[in-house]
Amino acid sequence: MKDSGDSKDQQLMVALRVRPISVAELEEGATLIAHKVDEQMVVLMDPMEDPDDILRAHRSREKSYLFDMAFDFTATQEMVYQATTKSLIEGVISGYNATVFAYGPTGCGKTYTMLGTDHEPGIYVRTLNDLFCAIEETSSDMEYEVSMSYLEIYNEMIRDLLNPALGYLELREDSKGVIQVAGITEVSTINAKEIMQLLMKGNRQRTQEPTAANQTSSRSHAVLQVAVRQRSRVKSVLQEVRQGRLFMIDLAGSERASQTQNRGQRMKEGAHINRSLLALGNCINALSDKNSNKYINYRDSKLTRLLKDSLGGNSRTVMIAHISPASSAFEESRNTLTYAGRAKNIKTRVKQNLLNVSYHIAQYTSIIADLRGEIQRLKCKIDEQGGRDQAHGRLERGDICHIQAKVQLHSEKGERAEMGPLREQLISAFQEQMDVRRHLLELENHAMEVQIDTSRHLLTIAGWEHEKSRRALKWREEQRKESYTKDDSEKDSDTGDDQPDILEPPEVASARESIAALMGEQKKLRKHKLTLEQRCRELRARGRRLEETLPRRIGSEEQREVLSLLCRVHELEVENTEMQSHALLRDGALRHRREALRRLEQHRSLCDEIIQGQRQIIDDYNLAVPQHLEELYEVYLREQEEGSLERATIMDRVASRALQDSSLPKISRAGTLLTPESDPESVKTLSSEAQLLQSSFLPPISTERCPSSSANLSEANHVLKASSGAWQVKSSSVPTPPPILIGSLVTQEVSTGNRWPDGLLCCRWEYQGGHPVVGMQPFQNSPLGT
Ligand SMILES: Nc1ncnc2c1ncn2[C@@H]1O[C@H](COP(=O)(O)OP(=O)(O)OP(=O)(O)O)[C@@H](O)[C@H]1O
Repeated sequence: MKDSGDSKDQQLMVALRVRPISVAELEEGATLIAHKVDEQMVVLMDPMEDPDDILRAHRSREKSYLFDMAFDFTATQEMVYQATTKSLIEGVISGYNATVFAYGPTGCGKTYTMLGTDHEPGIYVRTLNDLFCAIEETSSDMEYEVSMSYLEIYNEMIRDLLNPALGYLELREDSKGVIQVAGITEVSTINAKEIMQLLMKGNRQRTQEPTAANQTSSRSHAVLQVAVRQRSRVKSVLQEVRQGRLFMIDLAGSERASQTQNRGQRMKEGAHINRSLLALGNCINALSDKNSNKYINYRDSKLTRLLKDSLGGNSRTVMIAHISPASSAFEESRNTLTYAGRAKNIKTRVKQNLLNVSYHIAQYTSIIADLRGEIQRLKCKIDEQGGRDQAHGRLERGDICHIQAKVQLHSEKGERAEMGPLREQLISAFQEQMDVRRHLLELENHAMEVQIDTSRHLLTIAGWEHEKSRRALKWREEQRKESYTKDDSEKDSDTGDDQPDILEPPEVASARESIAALMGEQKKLRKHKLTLEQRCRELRARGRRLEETLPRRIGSEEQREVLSLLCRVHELEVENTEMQSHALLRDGALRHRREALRRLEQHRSLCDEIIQGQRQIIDDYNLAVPQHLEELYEVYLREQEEGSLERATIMDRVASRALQDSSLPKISRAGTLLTPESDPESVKTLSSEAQLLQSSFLPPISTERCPSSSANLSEANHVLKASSGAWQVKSSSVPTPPPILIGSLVTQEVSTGNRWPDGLLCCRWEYQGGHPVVGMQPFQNSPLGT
């Protein structure tokens, strides 16, 4: 069971890159039909539509497509990397999964974006470089294990690009539903240079052939996977292990076979590539259909099985779609744009790969109880020792010779020298015992996940069995009704049809398969657990034996010292465990609150959408609205404009982040706690949110109608400055999107050099200590327009 503590819905981020037009395309006489309009929008013109065609005059030759970001030929590799992928790295290190995939027709620049060239390296190299830098920066406090694998899916078969001699490999789903490639070579290194060499070597193994569209066309989907395991260097009972996976995928071209004039082998490849891409398309369609509860069939192709987590599961995912700007590529570009546009609706549920809080806490409690028992026992032993010494003392008091002998004995160097290693042995036996316990703890968590998964699958099957019997009952009922209505002769001729077979849904079949695998896993875990328990018992016995030897080997004073020391080690371990378990509890409560808040926010935006939609209908049809509703709507608008809810949410976020930072103490290597103030990341987030909070308190101060002649932004700004305050805003006329959005909208207008058409309302906001922000809104809804 992976905890959904930081789990949140995350929209698939879709970027579009339009590559430069190629010489070959220019030679063919192709023209430019794809343009980047602004940071997010791309326009595609249909080269076939005749602008003079009067019948089609109402139809636009252009279609615009909006993405999270858009790049054209001016974008450098660094710009694309920075905007799409760089932000994923921090997440991967902290235990989140992430995926970046390049999609698009052949020859449109997927490999260029992902792998790049020696001089212009792509996303692979830049990501790995930054990943290792980030690891390096925190390596004094954290231990990392990084492993990497590189594979290709060619003709629905998986090949290890780091060791092609292994032949074809199979995909397996482990007990947690994570897809693994059985037997793949995993390279463990944190040296970016080494990895790059491997990558280059691997890439040379990739199936490449010239097609009509690309001289070095990659005929396979290449998948680079980097897994990062992070754990604190400070050994403690609960040592949290975070595991993040990063997939970087260079898909094969999405062209149709006819497009590339492929024949024979190429044609067969095309079919396979398209099978994967078709399956990917189907998944994207099903996932992006907001109203559908459709079963998402990842099993249709190797690619979709491998991408299961990235598309619908636990991953932050970025899709970089590629198109050519040439008129000859119109059809492919349009398909790609539509496809990528649809992908924007996909939401993935991102979770940090940490173990569940409540279960953890229960286990800590049991460890704490055990440790306390142990401390009690040690203390009794110390007391016992003290008592024995006193008794000894009484007996020995008169025996001067004996005391002298003892002093002599104590002062002998040998005894002190013997105590050191003994003390070490005792503490290391204890540490080893704690290590094994920690392993046991992880194992039990895992076993519980397996059990929960099994129950989940069993429930799916039980649900299906129930549904089957319900259908059977209904069928029998219908049969009975039918037989009442038939006359006797018909009844005689009845053949007594059996109920038609009901086809088992794929998710039930997959649940049955998974249960079989999970049972095997459970058996393995039980065996492993027995071994660990046995080891734990042995270590405990060893510790006891060491304690027993104390009296024989060293004097009682030293013995007490060692026992007290051991006691102290146990006590510290208890304190540590308690502290972490409290922190986890608080963190758990915070997460629940955040989840509730997230749902409320979602609900609120749904309500806003409904209210605004209904208002539109009221306005459009001039419907009469009861007075009290009108008043309520005014209140609603006022709240929206004042942004009080917005502020409350931000404030809560700031407060809960501060609480969260103080609830999970980060223990540095030196053992000191890092407070939020000393944690630069928290400070950065807190201050940016505080800034946002500050800016959201200040209402817009003036709006101005644009000059009716065309004007660009700086002219408008000038006019605004000159006439600042000339128009006092009526609250309902002010556009409500957050200032940042407004700002970026303006930037878009400027970047395209568009002129403002008459009838746009231009608004300018000024914030304390901030920059003025200018925005536009259609004029007709504004009271200022009249
Ligand atoms: N943004 C870009 N800037 C400069 N050259 C580019 C760019 N994008 C692609 N190219 C060039 O276009 C050609 C085709 O690109 P690339 O091989 O990356 O396409 P692809 O989509 O991976 O094709 P395939 O699916 O056939 O493998 C290459 O010569 C590449 O260098």
